[in-house]
Amino acid sequence: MSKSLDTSTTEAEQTVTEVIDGIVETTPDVRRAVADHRGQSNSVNPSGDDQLAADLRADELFEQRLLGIDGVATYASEERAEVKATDGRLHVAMDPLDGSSNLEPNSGMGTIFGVYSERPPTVGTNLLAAGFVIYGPITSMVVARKGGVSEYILEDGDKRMVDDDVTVPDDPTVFGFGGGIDSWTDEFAAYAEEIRHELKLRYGGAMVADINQILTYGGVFSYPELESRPEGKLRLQFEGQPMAYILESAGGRSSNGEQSLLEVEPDELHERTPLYLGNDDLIDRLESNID
Ligand SMILES: O=P(O)(O)OC[C@H]1O[C@](O)(COP(=O)(O)O)[C@@H](O)[C@@H]1O
Ligand SMILES: [Mg+2]
Ligand SMILES: [Mg+2]
Repeated sequence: MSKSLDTSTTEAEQTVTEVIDGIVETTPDVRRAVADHRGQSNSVNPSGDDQLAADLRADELFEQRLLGIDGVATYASEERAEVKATDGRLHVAMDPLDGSSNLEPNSGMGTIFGVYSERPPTVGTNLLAAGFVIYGPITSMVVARKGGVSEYILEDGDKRMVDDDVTVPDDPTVFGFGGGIDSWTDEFAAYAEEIRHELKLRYGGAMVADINQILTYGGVFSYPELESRPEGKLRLQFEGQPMAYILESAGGRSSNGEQSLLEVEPDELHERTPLYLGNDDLIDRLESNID
């Protein structure tokens, strides 16, 4: 490797570290914002979903913190139409508050992020790191980077490693499928019927928490294509790709029904995708079932 390439790789790694630390430092403010902004904002995001005041505040907090990092060139999020740009080399894409419909019943919610070498919309193979935060009984964070996955406990804006080798367990036990049985295609319904006899249901309405169930117990999470909505619900750039990067780094698989979510070329920043994540064999079976 040439010296200049070596230097730029080191700089990129330094920026990734600063982004992760910046997110960690912002989480106490996001937790406060969630408590203080439980109402609707009377606006919709670029995907057409109603925005809570907390969605907007979390987005603003992360944008301010992360665009302040020298190496960060752009900030994109589920809650804003355009990519916001400044000087720098790397690109951050976020779902600032995932599972925000869980705010009213005070259930699990989180934050999802990806750090890319190219400006979004871009393919997931350009991810350098990805992770999520869960604002649960404790605040925890999972980060995938350099081929490995680690879990941290966050307290007062600091992180403490609790597991430096998170892997999807070989013997899966749980599943969670969104969308509702009556909206599923016949092919997906047939797959779900098999799975429900093999695994137990864990579906909480926040992807962060449902994916963490898969990392903890093994299994399969899906928000599938629906009869009325073949594109599914979840966003490729902000939810699908980062979670695919995490699951694949932890030894599992991701799919849009045909190929890894990391290989899907987005046409637009806010495009949606059917999404299937979990143990290899469960995703292999899904792909052959819905073929
Ligand atoms: O309410 P539904 O249809 O089960 O949808 C739940 C899914 O929608 C989401 O809440 C969408 O994310 P946002 O809250 O970021 O819009 C996912 O976290 C979750 O998996
Ligand atoms: Mg989300
Ligand atoms: Mg969101």
